[in-house]
Amino acid sequence: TRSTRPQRLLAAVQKNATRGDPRSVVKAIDEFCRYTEWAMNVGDEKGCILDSVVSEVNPATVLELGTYCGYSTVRIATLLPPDAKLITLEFNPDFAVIARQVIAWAGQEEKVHLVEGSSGDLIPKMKEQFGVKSFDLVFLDHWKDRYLPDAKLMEECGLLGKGSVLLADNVICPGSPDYLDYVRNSPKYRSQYFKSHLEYTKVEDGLEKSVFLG
Ligand SMILES: CCc1ncnc2c1ncn2[C@@H]1O[C@H](/C=C/CNC(=O)c2cc(-c3ccc(F)cc3)cc(O)c2O)[C@@H](O)[C@H]1O
Ligand SMILES: [Mg+2]
Repeated sequence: TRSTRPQRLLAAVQKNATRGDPRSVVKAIDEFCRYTEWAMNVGDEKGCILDSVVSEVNPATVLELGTYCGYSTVRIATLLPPDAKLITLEFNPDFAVIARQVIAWAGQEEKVHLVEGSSGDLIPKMKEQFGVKSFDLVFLDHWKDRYLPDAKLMEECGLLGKGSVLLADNVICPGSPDYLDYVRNSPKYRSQYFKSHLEYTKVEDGLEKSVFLG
Protein backbone atom coordinates (compact mmCIF):
# COMPACT_ATOMS: atom_id res chain seq x y z
CA THR A 1 0.00 0.00 0.00
CA ARG A 2 1.01 3.64 -0.46
CA SER A 3 3.51 5.02 2.07
CA THR A 4 2.47 7.72 4.54
CA ARG A 5 3.79 11.29 4.53
CA PRO A 6 5.82 10.72 7.73
CA GLN A 7 7.38 7.61 6.13
CA ARG A 8 8.36 9.68 3.07
CA LEU A 9 9.75 12.41 5.34
CA LEU A 10 11.88 9.82 7.21
CA ALA A 11 13.15 8.40 3.89
CA ALA A 12 14.24 11.91 2.88
CA VAL A 13 16.13 12.28 6.17
CA GLN A 14 17.89 8.91 5.77
CA LYS A 15 18.75 9.75 2.15
CA ASN A 16 19.88 13.38 2.54
CA ALA A 17 21.04 13.90 6.13
CA THR A 18 24.26 12.77 7.80
CA ARG A 19 23.64 10.36 10.67
CA GLY A 20 24.53 12.04 13.97
CA ASP A 21 24.35 15.55 12.50
CA PRO A 22 21.14 17.18 13.81
CA ARG A 23 21.48 20.31 11.69
CA SER A 24 21.56 18.21 8.52
CA VAL A 25 18.40 16.39 9.71
CA VAL A 26 16.59 19.72 10.24
CA LYS A 27 17.80 20.95 6.81
CA ALA A 28 16.70 17.72 5.08
CA ILE A 29 13.19 17.95 6.55
CA ASP A 30 12.85 21.66 5.68
CA GLU A 31 13.95 21.00 2.08
CA PHE A 32 11.60 18.02 1.76
CA CYS A 33 8.66 20.05 3.08
CA ARG A 34 9.43 23.15 1.03
CA TYR A 35 10.20 21.48 -2.31
CA THR A 36 8.56 18.05 -2.22
CA GLU A 37 5.71 17.64 0.25
CA TRP A 38 4.39 20.11 2.86
CA ALA A 39 4.17 18.75 6.42
CA MET A 40 3.13 20.37 9.69
CA ASN A 41 6.59 20.83 11.25
CA VAL A 42 7.19 24.14 13.00
CA GLY A 43 9.59 24.82 10.09
CA ASP A 44 12.69 26.95 9.59
CA GLU A 45 11.28 30.47 10.13
CA LYS A 46 9.32 29.76 13.33
CA GLY A 47 12.08 27.26 14.19
CA CYS A 48 14.55 30.12 14.57
CA ILE A 49 12.19 31.80 17.06
CA LEU A 50 11.87 28.47 18.89
CA ASP A 51 15.68 28.19 18.98
CA SER A 52 16.06 31.70 20.43
CA VAL A 53 13.51 31.03 23.19
CA VAL A 54 15.16 27.67 24.06
CA SER A 55 18.59 29.34 24.22
CA GLU A 56 17.24 32.20 26.36
CA VAL A 57 15.44 29.86 28.82
CA ASN A 58 18.31 27.34 28.82
CA PRO A 59 15.92 24.75 30.32
CA ALA A 60 16.89 21.72 32.41
CA THR A 61 13.48 20.12 31.78
CA VAL A 62 11.37 20.52 28.65
CA LEU A 63 7.94 19.10 27.77
CA GLU A 64 6.80 18.95 24.13
CA LEU A 65 3.13 18.23 23.38
CA GLY A 66 2.75 16.60 19.96
CA THR A 67 5.96 15.03 18.63
CA TYR A 68 4.66 14.29 15.10
CA CYS A 69 7.86 13.43 13.14
CA GLY A 70 10.27 14.82 15.73
CA TYR A 71 11.41 17.94 13.83
CA SER A 72 10.99 20.37 16.73
CA THR A 73 12.15 17.65 19.15
CA VAL A 74 15.50 17.57 17.32
CA ARG A 75 15.71 21.39 17.14
CA ILE A 76 15.13 21.71 20.89
CA ALA A 77 17.31 18.74 21.95
CA THR A 78 20.28 20.03 19.94
CA LEU A 79 20.31 23.21 22.07
CA LEU A 80 20.08 21.45 25.46
CA PRO A 81 23.07 20.72 27.71
CA PRO A 82 23.86 16.95 28.05
CA ASP A 83 22.18 16.58 31.48
CA ALA A 84 18.93 18.29 30.39
CA LYS A 85 15.77 16.25 29.73
CA LEU A 86 13.22 16.65 26.96
CA ILE A 87 9.99 14.66 27.37
CA THR A 88 7.83 14.60 24.23
CA LEU A 89 4.29 13.18 24.14
CA GLU A 90 2.75 11.56 21.05
CA PHE A 91 -0.45 9.52 20.96
CA ASN A 92 -0.27 8.25 17.37
CA PRO A 93 1.91 5.10 17.42
CA ASP A 94 2.65 5.35 13.68
CA PHE A 95 4.00 8.88 14.11
CA ALA A 96 5.94 7.80 17.23
CA VAL A 97 7.70 5.07 15.23
CA ILE A 98 8.84 7.65 12.65
CA ALA A 99 9.81 10.27 15.26
CA ARG A 100 12.01 7.79 17.15
CA GLN A 101 13.96 7.12 13.95
CA VAL A 102 14.31 10.82 13.10
CA ILE A 103 15.54 11.56 16.63
CA ALA A 104 17.97 8.60 16.41
CA TRP A 105 19.27 9.73 13.00
CA ALA A 106 19.99 13.12 14.57
CA GLY A 107 21.84 11.38 17.45
CA GLN A 108 19.63 12.98 20.09
CA GLU A 109 18.24 9.85 21.78
CA GLU A 110 20.12 10.51 25.07
CA LYS A 111 18.29 13.77 25.80
CA VAL A 112 14.87 12.76 24.49
CA HIS A 113 12.21 10.63 26.17
CA LEU A 114 9.35 10.05 23.72
CA VAL A 115 6.29 8.81 25.63
CA GLU A 116 3.35 7.35 23.71
CA GLY A 117 -0.06 8.38 24.93
CA SER A 118 -2.39 11.34 25.21
CA SER A 119 -1.27 14.48 27.05
CA GLY A 120 -4.43 14.46 29.18
CA ASP A 121 -3.54 11.03 30.56
CA LEU A 122 0.25 11.56 30.82
CA ILE A 123 0.55 15.08 32.29
CA PRO A 124 -0.88 13.96 35.67
CA LYS A 125 1.74 11.17 35.77
CA MET A 126 4.76 13.39 35.09
CA LYS A 127 5.76 13.83 38.75
CA GLU A 128 5.50 10.29 40.06
CA GLN A 129 6.35 8.39 36.86
CA PHE A 130 9.06 10.66 35.40
CA GLY A 131 10.38 12.35 38.54
CA VAL A 132 9.64 15.81 37.11
CA LYS A 133 9.30 18.63 39.69
CA SER A 134 8.35 21.32 37.15
CA PHE A 135 9.01 22.16 33.51
CA ASP A 136 11.22 25.12 32.63
CA LEU A 137 9.83 25.13 29.08
CA VAL A 138 6.72 23.61 27.44
CA PHE A 139 6.33 23.61 23.63
CA LEU A 140 2.66 23.21 22.64
CA ASP A 141 2.18 21.93 19.08
CA HIS A 142 -0.53 19.25 19.33
CA TRP A 143 -4.28 19.52 18.58
CA LYS A 144 -5.07 23.21 18.92
CA ASP A 145 -8.18 22.63 21.05
CA ARG A 146 -5.99 20.85 23.60
CA TYR A 147 -3.71 23.83 24.32
CA LEU A 148 -6.01 25.45 26.91
CA PRO A 149 -7.13 22.33 28.79
CA ASP A 150 -3.54 21.08 28.96
CA ALA A 151 -2.19 24.45 30.17
CA LYS A 152 -4.79 24.39 32.97
CA LEU A 153 -3.98 20.73 33.70
CA MET A 154 -0.27 21.54 34.04
CA GLU A 155 -1.14 24.34 36.47
CA GLU A 156 -3.37 22.00 38.50
CA CYS A 157 -0.65 19.30 38.60
CA GLY A 158 1.88 21.84 39.91
CA LEU A 159 4.11 21.33 36.87
CA LEU A 160 4.63 25.06 36.26
CA GLY A 161 6.88 27.04 38.54
CA LYS A 162 7.55 30.78 38.72
CA GLY A 163 9.25 31.62 35.42
CA SER A 164 8.16 28.49 33.54
CA VAL A 165 7.72 29.34 29.86
CA LEU A 166 4.90 28.07 27.61
CA LEU A 167 5.67 28.45 23.90
CA ALA A 168 2.71 27.69 21.62
CA ASP A 169 2.87 27.13 17.87
CA ASN A 170 0.05 28.09 15.45
CA VAL A 171 -1.72 30.64 17.58
CA ILE A 172 -2.96 32.31 14.34
CA CYS A 173 -3.10 29.43 11.83
CA PRO A 174 -4.88 27.08 12.48
CA GLY A 175 -5.28 29.16 15.65
CA SER A 176 -6.05 28.48 19.27
CA PRO A 177 -8.30 31.42 20.24
CA ASP A 178 -9.43 30.21 23.65
CA TYR A 179 -5.81 29.51 24.71
CA LEU A 180 -4.64 32.90 23.39
CA ASP A 181 -7.41 34.72 25.24
CA TYR A 182 -6.55 32.88 28.45
CA VAL A 183 -2.77 33.47 28.52
CA ARG A 184 -3.13 37.09 27.34
CA ASN A 185 -5.73 38.01 29.97
CA SER A 186 -4.82 35.83 32.94
CA PRO A 187 -2.86 37.55 35.76
CA LYS A 188 -0.91 34.28 36.05
CA TYR A 189 0.95 34.88 32.76
CA ARG A 190 2.96 37.54 30.97
CA SER A 191 2.41 36.81 27.28
CA GLN A 192 4.22 37.93 24.12
CA TYR A 193 3.41 37.28 20.44
CA PHE A 194 6.18 36.48 17.92
CA LYS A 195 4.77 37.19 14.46
CA SER A 196 5.98 34.83 11.74
CA HIS A 197 4.56 32.70 8.92
CA LEU A 198 2.95 29.28 8.62
CA GLU A 199 5.73 26.81 7.92
CA TYR A 200 6.97 26.86 4.29
CA THR A 201 4.30 29.44 3.25
CA LYS A 202 3.62 33.20 3.21
CA VAL A 203 0.50 32.83 5.36
CA GLU A 204 0.66 34.67 8.69
CA ASP A 205 1.16 32.59 11.82
CA GLY A 206 3.08 33.07 15.05
CA LEU A 207 4.29 31.72 18.35
CA GLU A 208 2.97 32.91 21.72
CA LYS A 209 5.46 32.92 24.60
CA SER A 210 3.81 33.00 28.01
CA VAL A 211 5.79 33.20 31.27
CA PHE A 212 4.02 31.68 34.29
CA LEU A 213 4.19 34.17 37.15
CA GLY A 214 3.35 31.64 39.88
C1 LIG B 1 -5.04 14.45 22.68
C2 LIG B 1 -3.82 15.20 23.12
C3 LIG B 1 -2.63 14.69 22.42
N1 LIG B 1 -1.72 13.94 23.08
C4 LIG B 1 -0.61 13.50 22.43
N2 LIG B 1 -0.34 13.73 21.14
C5 LIG B 1 -1.24 14.46 20.46
C6 LIG B 1 -2.41 14.98 21.06
N3 LIG B 1 -3.10 15.69 20.13
C7 LIG B 1 -2.38 15.61 18.98
N4 LIG B 1 -1.28 14.87 19.16
C8 LIG B 1 -0.25 14.59 18.16
O1 LIG B 1 0.35 15.85 17.85
C9 LIG B 1 0.40 16.02 16.42
C10 LIG B 1 -0.71 16.94 16.02
C11 LIG B 1 -0.46 18.20 15.73
C12 LIG B 1 -1.58 19.12 15.33
N5 LIG B 1 -1.00 20.20 14.54
C13 LIG B 1 -1.73 20.79 13.62
O2 LIG B 1 -2.90 20.50 13.42
C14 LIG B 1 -1.07 21.81 12.76
C15 LIG B 1 -1.73 22.19 11.58
C16 LIG B 1 -1.15 23.10 10.73
C17 LIG B 1 -1.88 23.50 9.49
C18 LIG B 1 -2.49 22.52 8.70
C19 LIG B 1 -3.15 22.89 7.55
C20 LIG B 1 -3.20 24.24 7.17
F1 LIG B 1 -3.84 24.57 6.03
C21 LIG B 1 -2.60 25.21 7.94
C22 LIG B 1 -1.94 24.84 9.11
C23 LIG B 1 0.11 23.66 11.01
C24 LIG B 1 0.77 23.27 12.20
O3 LIG B 1 2.00 23.79 12.52
C25 LIG B 1 0.18 22.35 13.07
O4 LIG B 1 0.85 22.04 14.23
C26 LIG B 1 0.19 14.65 15.85
O5 LIG B 1 1.41 13.96 15.80
C27 LIG B 1 -0.78 14.05 16.85
O6 LIG B 1 -0.76 12.64 16.82
MG1 LIG C 1 2.48 23.42 14.58
